[in-house]
Amino acid sequence: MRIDVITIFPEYLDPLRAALLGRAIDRGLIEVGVHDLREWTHDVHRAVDDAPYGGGPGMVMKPQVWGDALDTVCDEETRLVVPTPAGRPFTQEMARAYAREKHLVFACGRYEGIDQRVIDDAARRMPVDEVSIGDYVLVGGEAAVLVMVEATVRLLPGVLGNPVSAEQDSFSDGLLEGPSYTRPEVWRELAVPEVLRSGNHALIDRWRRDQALERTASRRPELLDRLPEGSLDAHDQAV
Ligand SMILES: NCc1ccc(-c2ccccc2)nc1
Repeated sequence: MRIDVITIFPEYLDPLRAALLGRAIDRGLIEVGVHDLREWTHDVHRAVDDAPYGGGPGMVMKPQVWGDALDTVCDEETRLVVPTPAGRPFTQEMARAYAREKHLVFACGRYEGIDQRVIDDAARRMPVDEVSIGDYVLVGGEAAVLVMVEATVRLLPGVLGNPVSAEQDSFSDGLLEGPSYTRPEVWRELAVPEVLRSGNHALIDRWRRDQALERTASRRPELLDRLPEGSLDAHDQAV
């Protein structure tokens, strides 16, 4: 998979080259390109924004600059992803879909966002997703790109040391993950739940699923409504 990011703050994407993601790049599991949008400006001031039609606060990113940047960076295999508070919610399911893509290009907006015609023009020749990572407004799309790239790349074969955990993590079965524990057995007078030291793996699996169901019901009840038909057996329903 190749990932390209276009931004006016390329240094903001430096964390992509650290730790797990950095190792995935070094091992050739992914290629990452970060591009300064100002490369595609033509005026002496290297302007990337202008006043909004219709008035209102803030500035809008110019279509010409973005159009030239996307013409250069995108190809026939590209899915274009534009982080925006007005986007569709980013989910684990989308991360799994993105992990199957050959080429992802992330367009990081700043100011009040990017002239809509950039997205409309791109959508004529490639799939374009306007995506939100949560109901809050950031200063730009870069932080959202770090989140989406991490959620996507960790799913690629060979990236995680222990691939099983990608299946078992939160949202893979539609539930939140329950609590985890490690040594010591008692810490600040708090003991590890007895069942986890029982060695009875049927009981442990049951306990873990009950914890996940209880946590999901109390923190994210709407996720229970989204579970595929038949996901909850009679015991689950009783939790
Ligand atoms: N859903 C999180 C998110 C994503 C992008 C932005 C954003 C803010 C300003 C300009 C361009 C994008 N804000 C929040």
